Amino acid sequence: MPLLRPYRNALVLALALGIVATLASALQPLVVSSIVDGFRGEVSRIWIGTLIGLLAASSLLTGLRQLILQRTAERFAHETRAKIIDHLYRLDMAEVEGRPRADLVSRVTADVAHTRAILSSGLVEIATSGITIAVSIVMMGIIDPVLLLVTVIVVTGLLAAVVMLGRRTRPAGLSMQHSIGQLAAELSRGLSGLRMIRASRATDREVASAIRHSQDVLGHGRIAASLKAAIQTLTGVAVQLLLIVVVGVGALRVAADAITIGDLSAYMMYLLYLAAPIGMFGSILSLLGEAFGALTRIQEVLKLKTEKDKPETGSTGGPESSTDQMGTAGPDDDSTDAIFRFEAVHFTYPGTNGAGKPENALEGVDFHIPRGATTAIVGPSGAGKSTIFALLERFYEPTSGRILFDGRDVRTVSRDELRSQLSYVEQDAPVLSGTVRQNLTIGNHALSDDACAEALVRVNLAADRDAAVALLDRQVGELGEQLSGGERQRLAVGRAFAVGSPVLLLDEITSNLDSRNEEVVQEVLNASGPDRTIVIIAHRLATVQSADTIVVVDEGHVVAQDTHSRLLRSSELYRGLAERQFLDA
Ligand SMILES: Nc1ncnc2c1ncn2[C@@H]1O[C@H](COP(=O)(O)OP(=O)(O)OP(=O)(O)O)[C@@H](O)[C@H]1O
Repeated sequence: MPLLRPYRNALVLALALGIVATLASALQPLVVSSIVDGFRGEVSRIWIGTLIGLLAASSLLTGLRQLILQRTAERFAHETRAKIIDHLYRLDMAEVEGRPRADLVSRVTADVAHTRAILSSGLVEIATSGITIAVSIVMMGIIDPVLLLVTVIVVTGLLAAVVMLGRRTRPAGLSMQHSIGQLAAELSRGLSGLRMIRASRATDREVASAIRHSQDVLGHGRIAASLKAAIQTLTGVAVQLLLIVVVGVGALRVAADAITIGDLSAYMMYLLYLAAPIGMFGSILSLLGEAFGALTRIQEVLKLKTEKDKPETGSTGGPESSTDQMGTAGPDDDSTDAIFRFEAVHFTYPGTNGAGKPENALEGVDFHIPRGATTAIVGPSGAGKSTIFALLERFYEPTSGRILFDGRDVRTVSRDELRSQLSYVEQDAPVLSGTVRQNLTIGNHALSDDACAEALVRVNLAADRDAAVALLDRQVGELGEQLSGGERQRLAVGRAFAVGSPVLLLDEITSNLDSRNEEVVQEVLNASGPDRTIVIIAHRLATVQSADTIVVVDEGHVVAQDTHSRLLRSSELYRGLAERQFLDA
């Protein structure tokens, strides 16, 4: 009901039109009865005119009601889609990760399409049908209570059977929507890894697996189809049976002079009015079953947590309470001028407890990122380096401890403000499908072609301005697959340059380290100055050596923070990394 509230005006209007149309229809049998009983070789023109008028009015109003309902259903579908889309893009990272994206997509597309039935052929239709049934029953009762009693007994028995079957359509509809969502997820998984699947000679297996999902849809579809067929057959038989019984009993009543032929004609017309909604009842119920099944899936998504962007005021460790036990933070007493400071930060990815992995991705992490300098983060694979970036961007919140930005607890800064200060260049697929220009201007649509071209030249994607402008309309393919790994990352660095945020977070690419990519990293490092802070997850010795400070991470701990030469002396782990792990060491 809350879902339908915004459409109540249209629904009430449709209902009102339905009622008037029903009344216009309900009068027609009375006119027909008068014509039949009063027939003396000639038919009165007034009665004929009245009949035509009633017929035209009821048809016109019914058409208008349908138009309003169908258009309202489309509006409902669009607004529901808009609501889910808005919700999906703002979902908490923990809710998105680990959930098949294609299933989420199918909730916006297929499920919403099914819910239209709630408005177009559902509730108002049921209400008007109810009114038609009620009016018909009253009129039939006035004409002949005995015939009505016979009718009611037959109809009640059959309706009870239809409702019992109808109850099972909602779970059947829900299972079918779920299996369609799973099929979509399976296809998206396969199609996004097509190269790997072919290279692994797994095409046949993957095709078979996707077809198995399609068979699941078939299985659930068959159950829904059987229910639909059973309901429709039952209602069809019901209507025929009803007609036979009423004609039989009616003929006896006419023979016994209890009613006239005109009465029987009118009664039969009311019976047909009654039969039409009863006949439709079955298909409306199965449509509604699917629609409410789809609605359940939509509501599941709408209940998922989103990223709230309200800064928390007065949270523990906020600016007011920042004279903490460690004595490190606070806007006024920060002697190192750290733009970011991690204080005793613990972090566990949601849902990873007891999953066989180390529980904490970060454990009691303390370090700082100096303003206007370059900080390199180094450590073995899985140490927690990317997790540090995820926390800097506030994709996740620390499980305990705090992160200070400019001396303020990040929880007291809105995500929007925080992210406006950061440019994040990820290692993998940092490019979206579309043109080069769309990728460069994603953070700032007002960016001029000149600014875009300059950024492209700076990251070595074009030799000069003209070549760069020509490149702006090039399509990069789904997730930038028409670019090489190195080109993808250079484009992402170009985006960061074009936007010009004060802090650049760069996860250095480990592959495609040709000289052009290395020059770009060097260019990034040179960009560090009093106004630009660079944090780089570094995999090459040259990058590390150019950094002002190096943070060494191991198994979720920050084990040291110092300069290259001092770390070589003081940190065994760092010495080992320098000797064995840096790509160009
Ligand atoms: N989204 C996630 N959900 C659950 N666990 C995760 C997630 N991302 C990373 N982890 C786990 O957290 C730990 C730290 O991962 P992280 O990506 O920060 O490592 P890393 O140092 O960046 O590694 P690499 O150099 O290989 O990229 C790992 O054990 C990893 O399996």
